[in-house]
Amino acid sequence: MAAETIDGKGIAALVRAEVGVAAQRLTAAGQRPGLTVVLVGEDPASQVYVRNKDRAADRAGFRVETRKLPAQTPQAELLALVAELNADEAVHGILVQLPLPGGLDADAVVRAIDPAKDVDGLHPDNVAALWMGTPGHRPCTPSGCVELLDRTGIDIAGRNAVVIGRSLLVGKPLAALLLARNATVTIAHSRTADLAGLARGADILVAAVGRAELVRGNWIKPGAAVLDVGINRGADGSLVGDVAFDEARERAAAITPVPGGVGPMTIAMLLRNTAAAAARRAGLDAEQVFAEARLIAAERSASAAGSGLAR
Ligand SMILES: Nc1nc(=O)c2c([nH]1)NC[C@@H]1CN(c3ccc(C(=O)N[C@@H](CCC(=O)O)C(=O)O)cc3)C=[N+]21
Repeated sequence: MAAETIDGKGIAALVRAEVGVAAQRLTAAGQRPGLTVVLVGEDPASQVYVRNKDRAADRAGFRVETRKLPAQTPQAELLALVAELNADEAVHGILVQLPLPGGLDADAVVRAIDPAKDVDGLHPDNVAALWMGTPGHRPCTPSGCVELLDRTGIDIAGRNAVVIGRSLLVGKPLAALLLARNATVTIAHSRTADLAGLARGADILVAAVGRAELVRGNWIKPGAAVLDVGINRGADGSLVGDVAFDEARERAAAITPVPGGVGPMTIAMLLRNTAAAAARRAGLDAEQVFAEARLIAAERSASAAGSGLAR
């Protein structure tokens, strides 16, 4: 039996609709969520991605701006921009698109961001909060992965999770999130011995290495959930994940496609982190704001379906 394809695009749209409801409430409370994206240089892939973020934030009712700087921007100038955004009351979230062009110190830039505005969850204070289990911004792609599992009804507690990839942006924080949800977590990487054998023990298998179709069908434990974080561009311009999808879906119970899987969730969770920052500024409990927004969004979509609007 072929796996269920996890509809990341659809689930991301749901999350964005909920965040949109929260944004209305926050705007009424005087804290319209504001997101500033900083894009240094001309990387074409980054430009597409930044445009998608802009549009999603705009549709959710956020104030959003992209600050574009030339690739030759000096470090001091970038740090000065971050300081300006830290001080700007209208800005709740700051995202500096990575990687930065050569010559710029990304680590120093991320450290300069006010942790409360670090909606990427990459500031050392937020990394520490993640591993300590205290409040803070969680990185967007990993929290999007957990959200996909939750909204697909896939249990995490007590299950074996194997995360292939150990980046600061995805692999390590995702391992921490799955551990916090009581999975038994293994982080695998390029030096792991018998990667295929290890993967075959995974109830939840995550591929986040950026190598097209590294994970083959016979690496999949029958009935496993497979999350494909890879976005690799083929020679013909098409997108390919880190998982050989057609093979894997013959054994998995559920699997994310590329595109339309984890990618759209990254943007949805970025909006959610930004709205959470705005909620905190308004003196509100972000989790409560989202819980209420979720109910309202569900009512709205039910009544839209009832009146035929959804069709
Ligand atoms: N500070 C920082 N934070 C990031 O989160 C960050 C970053 N820098 N630099 C680049 C990577 C990449 N990334 C993606 C997010 C969404 C899609 C996405 O929406 N993908 C869609 C469409 C893909 C397409 O058509 O190109 C999909 O998979 O279906 C892709 C890639 C966030 N990143």
